[in-house]
Amino acid sequence: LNMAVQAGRSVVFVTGNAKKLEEVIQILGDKFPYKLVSRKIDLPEYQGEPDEISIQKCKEAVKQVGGPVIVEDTCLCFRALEGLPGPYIKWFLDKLKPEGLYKMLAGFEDKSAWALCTFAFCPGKEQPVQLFRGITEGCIVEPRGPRDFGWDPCFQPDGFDKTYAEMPKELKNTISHRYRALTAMSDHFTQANDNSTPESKKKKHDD
Ligand SMILES: O=P(O)(O)OP(=O)(O)OP(=O)(O)OC[C@H]1O[C@@H](n2cnc3c(O)ncnc32)[C@H](O)[C@@H]1O
Ligand SMILES: [Mg+2]
Repeated sequence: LNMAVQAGRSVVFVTGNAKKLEEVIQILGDKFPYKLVSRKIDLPEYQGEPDEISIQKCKEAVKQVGGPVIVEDTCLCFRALEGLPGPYIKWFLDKLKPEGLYKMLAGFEDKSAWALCTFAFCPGKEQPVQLFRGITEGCIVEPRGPRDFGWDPCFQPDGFDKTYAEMPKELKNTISHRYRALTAMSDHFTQANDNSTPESKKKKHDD
């Protein structure tokens, strides 16, 4: 797999979501060892468990792009609802807006939730898909803050008194589900291509 993405080569990040792309670029900066090229394609919204959805999405992207690709899928999971809406959050948000997401939990004491981000990488057709996940725990609150990105106004990460929407971007981008998943992916590719690998470099960077 390390050979699949050689230094100087580019990987296509396929997404139809401009806000997602913006964050990925802000978070990665020059940390990622490969040139990231974006391609706006609206991939199908698959059903199932998050891992399976990400794998299917990535395989479809490979088919359309014909080379190394990265895709990302984001879930917002309510604990009181056993993890739903999860991968279906896009449709729930679309119809209910952040207010409605908050109201969905009116009958439950437990307002806790987690945001799950899964990046999927595949070097080419018939090649295995590799997943990198990031989770941020929090709770669903009455919407506060700007409305420019999805469910940000109703998600308040644990340890903060601000919703994702109320936070400066730079703060969200150091604690978010997306940041964590990207760190895992970036660490993987950085280490995989470091030939001088002393053991110390291989230690896990869990936070
Ligand atoms: O083309 P893709 O990459 O699939 O983009 P998408 O907008 O369809 O995104 P998803 O399928 O992953 O669905 C996730 C939904 O959650 C929203 N979303 C994703 N990341 C978010 C974040 O960090 N904060 C708020 N909303 C987010 C996003 O706008 C979608 O409505
Ligand atoms: Mg999508």
